[in-house]
Amino acid sequence: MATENAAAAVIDGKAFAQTLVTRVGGAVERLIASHGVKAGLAVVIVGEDPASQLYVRNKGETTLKAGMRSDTHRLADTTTQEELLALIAQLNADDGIHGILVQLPLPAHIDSNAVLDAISPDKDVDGFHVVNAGRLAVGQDGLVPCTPLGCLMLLKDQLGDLSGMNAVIVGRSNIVGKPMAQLLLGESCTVTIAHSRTKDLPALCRTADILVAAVGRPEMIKGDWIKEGATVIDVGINRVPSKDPVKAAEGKTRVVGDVAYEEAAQVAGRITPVPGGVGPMTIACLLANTYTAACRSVGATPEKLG
Ligand SMILES: NC(=O)C1=CN([C@@H]2O[C@H](COP(=O)(O)OP(=O)(O)OC[C@H]3O[C@@H](n4cnc5c(N)ncnc54)[C@H](OP(=O)(O)O)[C@@H]3O)[C@@H](O)[C@H]2O)C=CC1
Ligand SMILES: Nc1nc(=O)c2c([nH]1)NC[C@@H]1CN(c3ccc(C(=O)N[C@@H](CCC(=O)O)C(=O)O)cc3)C=[N+]21
Ligand SMILES: [Mg+2]
Repeated sequence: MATENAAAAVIDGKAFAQTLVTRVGGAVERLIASHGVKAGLAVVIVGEDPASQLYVRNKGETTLKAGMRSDTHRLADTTTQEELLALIAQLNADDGIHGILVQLPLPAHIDSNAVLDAISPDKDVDGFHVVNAGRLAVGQDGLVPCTPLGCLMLLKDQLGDLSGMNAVIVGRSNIVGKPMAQLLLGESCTVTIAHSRTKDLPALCRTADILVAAVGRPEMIKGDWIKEGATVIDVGINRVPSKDPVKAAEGKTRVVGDVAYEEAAQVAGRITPVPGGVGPMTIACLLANTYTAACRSVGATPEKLG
């Protein structure tokens, strides 16, 4: 019975991310000393979505903490695609900027793929450009999407060698599910990608030694979908009404993952919490990618950070 098992070990992504940010900061300082180059990140946000504004603020603060240059471009939600493409062209040509991130989602009148593919692949620190997706797929050095990269760092730190493990990823987006699958395949896991058409998802999830949830549905994955002792990585960031009905009525929200944490923690061996799990790793990996891009721009070999 699940209740007889010890609770899962909590994977502290926030602490791991803080350590990584500190390490990036040291490497950034050494790159300034050796090459006179200060790594710089430009974040572009179109529109006023409050959650996006919060992430952008967090990114900016953490970037400065790592001793990097941080520029934020806030554009009105009426910005045209041509105006956005003109800004990207300007950032592509700016020698002081090594990483460009265009916050998603973009307003509906803008073609996201056209915008992402206008970013120079060498400055594409999100790893969303088709060239970087291709490099990851064929095993060439490029820039790897931050969220899956952060998940992989946590998994290797927790489990060491991943080879031969059964990994199930729930979600097939270009920004999380697919690149996560590529990375785990690269670690010689046996990888299965599930999605909304998957049959008997609970039974499939129960085959997983490593279960990555990237669905965008609050607490969808239940405790009895998880194999005893499995490692669970919860990527989901979902805003739901506060538990306190009075606060909920005032519009107060809380953040939950895609996994029903309390019940899952009774069965899993290890599990990431939300908040404090994958989210902070995404930001730390964004800075690591910006550092890597800055090194490559001057032909320096990046220090190993992960
Ligand atoms: N922590 C972090 O740093 C980040 C967190 N996120 C969070 O991760 C989550 C996923 O993000 P993202 O990949 O962009 O999401 P998308 O909406 O792009 O993709 C969701 C995926 O989940 C699948 N899915 C939806 N419903 C079900 C279901 N009932 N059963 C099985 N599969 C289902 C979809 O299947 P189909 O393809 O068939 O529609 C799709 O492949 C979100 O909560 C997001 O907020 C995202 C990025 C960064
Ligand atoms: N071009 C682009 N790149 C992205 O990487 C990108 C994006 N667009 N659009 C939105 C999503 C979401 N995302 C998060 C980053 C950090 C946290 C994070 O730090 N979360 C904290 C706090 C959560 C909270 O309290 O809201 C945590 O989980 O502990 C969450 C989510 C990046 N995204
Ligand atoms: Mg999406």
